[in-house]
Amino acid sequence: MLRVQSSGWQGCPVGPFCDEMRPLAALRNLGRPLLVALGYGRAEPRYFHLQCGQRRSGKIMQNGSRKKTVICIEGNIASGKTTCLEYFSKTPNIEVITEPVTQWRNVQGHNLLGLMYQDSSRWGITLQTYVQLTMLDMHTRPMMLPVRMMERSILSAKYIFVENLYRSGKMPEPDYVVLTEWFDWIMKNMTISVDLIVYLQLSPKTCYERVKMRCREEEKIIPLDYLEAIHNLHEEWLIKRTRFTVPAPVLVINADDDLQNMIRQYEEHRDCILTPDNIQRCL
Ligand SMILES: Nc1ncnc2c1ncn2[C@@H]1O[C@H](COP(=O)(O)OP(=O)(O)O)[C@@H](O)[C@H]1O
Ligand SMILES: Cc1cn([C@H]2C[C@H](O)[C@@H](COP(=O)(O)O)O2)c(=O)[nH]c1=O
Repeated sequence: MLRVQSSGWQGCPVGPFCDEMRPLAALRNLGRPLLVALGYGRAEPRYFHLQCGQRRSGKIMQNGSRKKTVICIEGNIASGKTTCLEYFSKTPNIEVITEPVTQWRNVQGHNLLGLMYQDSSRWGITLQTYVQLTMLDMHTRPMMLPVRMMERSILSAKYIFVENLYRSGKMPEPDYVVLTEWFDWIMKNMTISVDLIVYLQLSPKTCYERVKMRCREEEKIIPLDYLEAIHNLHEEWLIKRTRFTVPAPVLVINADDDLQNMIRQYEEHRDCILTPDNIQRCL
């Protein structure tokens, strides 16, 4: 079963970034002479330039290059996002960016994901600060191919996971406010381009079974009610639209299906997924 939700969204600008603007590249620059890192001699520090190149305006951009498309695959933990990305990665001209879970598990020897699951009140803010940075890095990576498929986004990290920590009393208000101010600054000053959200919708119970089956060490202690809370926030964001902005049309796919049926659904809707301009026809 597949549904498309229209967002009334009108499209948003996109532009490849200068490498110096990308957050992790910027951090790497910190090791270089200060004048280089701060863009000495320019009107503004380089990191604060909004974009360095094109803006999208229709199918052909002003500089004559083809419009590029960004698709974010959203869904609960173990909903099948990586499996979906793996499937589409076989399609020519698509670049796939998986969630940087490996980085979250090893930041200079520290497993932030593991720490968060052990003590979310203490480490939730630490993980989410790093998730926000790595997600920003994903969004601002220069696009090499016409279509990019990404696992989750900076938006779901904030609207789902940060929100859940805060609402469940695990993130103190001062931490939440600071992270929110960072997030708002990024959304206002950086170009975060999303053309389509594919929402893998499924019951928290199925997620629970898949989490157990996948057996990721850090996630062994995840209870069903955590997956229910994460599910409800996805529904609030992408279906009920009661709180947060939805930046693109949403294609809802029933991900409770077995693998064979998932592939059938992906094939049935390949055109809608890979060419978001076609999404209107799927409405
Ligand atoms: N449709 C499906 N039916 C049964 N198992 C699935 C299905 N899709 C994924 N899985 C399995 O569930 C687990 C989680 O899938 P994964 O793609 O890693 O989810 P996510 O990236 O959303 O966390 C993996 O063990 C995967 O093999
Ligand atoms: C984005 C994000 C993720 N996490 C956690 C949730 C899961 O344990 C992993 C991601 O794995 P998935 O199988 O791809 O869902 O990371 C988090 O705690 N905070 C976040 O913002």
